[in-house]
Amino acid sequence: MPHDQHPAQAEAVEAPALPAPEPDGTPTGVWSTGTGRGDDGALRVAGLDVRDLAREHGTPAYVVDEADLRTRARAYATAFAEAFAPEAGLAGADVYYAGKAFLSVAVARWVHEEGLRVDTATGGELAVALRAGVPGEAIGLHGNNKSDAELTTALEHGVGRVVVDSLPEIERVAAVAERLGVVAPVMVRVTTGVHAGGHQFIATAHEDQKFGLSLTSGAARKAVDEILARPGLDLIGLHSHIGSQILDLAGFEVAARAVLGLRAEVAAQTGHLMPEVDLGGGYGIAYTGHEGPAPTPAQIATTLADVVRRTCAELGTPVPRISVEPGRSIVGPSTLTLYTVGTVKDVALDDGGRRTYVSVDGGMSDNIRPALYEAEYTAALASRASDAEPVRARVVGKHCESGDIVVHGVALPGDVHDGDLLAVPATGAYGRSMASNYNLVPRPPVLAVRDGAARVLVRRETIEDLLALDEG
Ligand SMILES: Cc1ncc(COP(=O)(O)O)c(C=O)c1O
Ligand SMILES: N[C@@H](CCCC[NH3+])C(=O)O
Repeated sequence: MPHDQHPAQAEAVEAPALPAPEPDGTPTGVWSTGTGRGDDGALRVAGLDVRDLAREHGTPAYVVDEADLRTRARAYATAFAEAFAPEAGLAGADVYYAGKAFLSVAVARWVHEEGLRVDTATGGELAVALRAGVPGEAIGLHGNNKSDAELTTALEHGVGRVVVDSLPEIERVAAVAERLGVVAPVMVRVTTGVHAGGHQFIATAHEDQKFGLSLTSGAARKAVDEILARPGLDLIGLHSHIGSQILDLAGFEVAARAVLGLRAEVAAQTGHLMPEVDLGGGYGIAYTGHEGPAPTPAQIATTLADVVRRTCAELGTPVPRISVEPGRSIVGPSTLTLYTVGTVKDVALDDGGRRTYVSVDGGMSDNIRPALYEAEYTAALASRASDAEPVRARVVGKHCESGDIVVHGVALPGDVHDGDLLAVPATGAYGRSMASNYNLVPRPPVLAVRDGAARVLVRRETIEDLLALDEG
C-alpha cells in the first residue's frame, strides 16, 4: 500500500496509549507489556526510566523488555502444545524461533528456556544458537544458498533438520553427510503459490521468486524423489513459508492443505509417509495500532490444528508432527528504539498545511524497514509528558537520503525539541538484524531490561570498530 493511503501517513496519528492492552492475556499491543509512564510522565520499561537508560548507555539504543519477549515465546510453546496434543487427535508440534528476526546468545537462550527451538538461516545464526547452548537437534537450518561450510557445521552438530531449497542442494547435502559419515535429516521447502505478506519483498511462496521448490511445476516432487533415492538423507518432512507480516490466517490454511496433499501423494506412491510438516512463520504484529488485530498464538495454533486435522482426515493420512517458525511476532513488540531528538524543522506543505520534521540520532541504519518496505511505525515522546498542542510530525534519521524516514506520520507534542527522547515501539524484529553502517554510523546496542535492571546484550559499535576493519 502506498504511504499516502495509510492513515498514519495521511493523518498524523497519536501513538496508542500506554501500556499495551492485553485482551486475552497475550500481549498484542504496539508497546511491550512492561512499558508505561512514570508519575512524572517519562517512559519506563520493565521498571526502568528511559532517561536513566539513555544517560548510561547513550542513544540510539534498542531496548528489549525481556519478560515480554519470554511471555510471547512461552505463549507459542503453550498454545501449540495444547492445540496439537494427542488428545486433540494430533501428533504434537514444535515452535522454532526464527532467529533472522533478531538473534543474540541471550535471546536464543531465553526462547529455548521458554520451550522453543531455533530456526537459523546462516552460519552466523547457527553459531549464535550453538553458543547459547541450544542442542543441535533443536536447531533447523534454512537458506537458498547454503555453503558447504554451513552444511558441515550444521551436520557436525547434529541439527534436527536441513531445509532443502533447490535441486542442486540435494547433492551438496548428501556429499557433506557422506564425508561426515552421518545421515542428514532433511525437509523440502515447497513453494505453494500462496501469495501473502505485507510487501512484495517479504512474500515468499509465489512462483517468481528465489525460495523453495515449486509444487505446480513438479520441482518439489522431483526433490522428494531424489532425496528418497539417497541413503545418506532422511526425508523427515515438507516445509512451507508463505511470507511475513501476515495478519489474515487464510493463506496459511491454503498452503497447509497444499503441502499435506503432496505428503499424502508421496505416501501413496512411494510408501514413505513423512513424519513432519513445517508451516513456516510470518505472523503479523501491530506497528501503529491501525493495521487490524494481530493473530494471537492461541488463534494461530487452533486455526492450524483445525486445518491439519480436517485435511488429513479428508486425505486419509495419519497426521504429521507440525512445526512453525515465528520470528517477528515474538521479538518485534518486545523492543523499542530510543532516540534523542536533534534538529526540529517546520516545513510548509503544498496542501497549505505544515509538517514538523523531527530528526533523531539514528535512522535507516538502525531501521531499514520504512525505506525498504514502506513500513509504518509510530513514536512517542519518551523523556517527559507534554500537553502541548500536537503537530503533524515526521521522524527522520541523520543519513544522507531523503528516504531516511523512521516514522512517516505521527502526532507529536508541538513543543518537541532537541534533547528530548523519542521511543519507537515494535522495532525488535528486523531492526538490529538488518542494521547497517551506512554513512559509517556505528550500530546501536541492544539492551535488555528486566525488573528495573538493564544489561547489554549486544554492545554499541564504536568508530574504532569501524576503523579496525579498514586496512588503510
Ligand atoms: C523460512 C522462514 N521461516 C520463518 C520466517 C520468520 O518469519 P516472521 O519473522 O515473519 O515470523 C521467515 C521470514 O519471513 C522465513 O523466511
Ligand atoms: N525482513 C523482513 C521480513 C522477511 C523475513 C525473512 N523471510 C521484514 O522486515 O519485514
